[in-house]
Amino acid sequence: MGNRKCGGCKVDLTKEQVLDKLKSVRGPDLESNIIDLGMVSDVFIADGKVYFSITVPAERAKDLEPLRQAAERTVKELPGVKGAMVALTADKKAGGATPPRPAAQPADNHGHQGHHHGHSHAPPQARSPQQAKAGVPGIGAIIAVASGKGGVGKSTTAVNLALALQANGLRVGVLDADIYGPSMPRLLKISGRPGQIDGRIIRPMENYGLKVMSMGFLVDEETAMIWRGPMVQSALMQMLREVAWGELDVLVVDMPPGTGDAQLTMAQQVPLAGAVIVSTPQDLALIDARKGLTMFRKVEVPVLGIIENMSYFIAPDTGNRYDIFGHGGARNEAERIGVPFLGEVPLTMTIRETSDAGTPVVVSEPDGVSAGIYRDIATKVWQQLKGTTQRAAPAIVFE
Ligand SMILES: Nc1ncnc2c1ncn2[C@@H]1O[C@H](COP(=O)(O)OP(=O)(O)OP(=O)(O)O)[C@@H](O)[C@H]1O
Repeated sequence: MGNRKCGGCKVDLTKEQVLDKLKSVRGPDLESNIIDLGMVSDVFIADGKVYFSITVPAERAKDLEPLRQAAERTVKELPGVKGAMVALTADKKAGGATPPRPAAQPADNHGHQGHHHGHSHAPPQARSPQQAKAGVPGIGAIIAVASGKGGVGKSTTAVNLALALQANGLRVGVLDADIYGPSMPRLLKISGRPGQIDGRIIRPMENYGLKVMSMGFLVDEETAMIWRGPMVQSALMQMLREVAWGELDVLVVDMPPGTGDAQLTMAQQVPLAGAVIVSTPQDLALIDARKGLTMFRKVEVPVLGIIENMSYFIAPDTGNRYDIFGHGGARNEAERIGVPFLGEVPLTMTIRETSDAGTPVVVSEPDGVSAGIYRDIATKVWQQLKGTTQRAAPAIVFE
């Protein structure tokens, strides 16, 4: 099969073609193929790119990397396939079909990993933790901006922090890891598709001097919504490692909101030098922020500090400040648990409007109060980073 004609047109590749092609890939027992062994998950095709996972016995995941590569190579032989992302899913059930998973679930069985800090079980892509966490050449430090729950202004904070780090003289990139709800195309007013170098390495998009990569540039949101854990992980790893980031001092990763398994897996797989937690002052958000701290501790990523967003309100007409949210909660919490407090960002119309217009306040009003606050926060983040040895420090750095 695979003989569908497509004279330079949009590819109309079908799942059936892919599945059929995959019958030529032999399973680990060499007796049968991976389709008949029921090892291949649902196949998703978007824009000529093919995504699926192969379920392998957990204890053999490490050895089966060649199988993953063979499957990827084989699919790429199909006419019209622009790329393939195949992930290995470690499963206790050897050779069984991939069980359906809800969209935001992780690829692997890291319910176990959590207890062992990810050192003893095979991660989803069959890399050893050390390999998976190997740094990205050219990038000095990768930091995560995370929040315990959605809507606290994490993405707004991430983008302004990135721009503020840049304003402080650093070379900065942004990786939007929120695959189900990417914000960076909108926040940085970037549209279009990234180009490729040698048909493989993706050229990052750029605006305001930042190099930016987001799933929003590659697929539409509806497509991403149906992805399962393994595909999300593969996509993230590709955006991290197969992008021509060049030389960067810092790569800011805008994490998906929340502290579920998907976030934990990401925190584990991305070689993070540290994490910044964004919280609003409300009690509820602080409880969630605490979950964020716990998550990074679990994977031994140093928490660089907490930022309180929407900390107080500045009335647009008078410029008066109102502490309507019981501000200061994050500072107290940070002190209580011995995590640096990085600063308070007010709730202002300017931050909201500039964010929503794709002209973040740090670049559109660099002399304003808010931009100054973000730059101070960026300075503190950088200081914390410098005091933290990548991956080697304890989870929390005490003075
Ligand atoms: N300090 C602020 N002042 C005013 N508005 C803000 C501030 N921070 C964020 N916002 C606004 O709050 C909304 C949510 O922000 P944002 O999208 O950054 O949150 P998020 O936590 O990343 O959300 P999600 O979890 O849905 O990705 C946006 O409209 C944004 O403009």
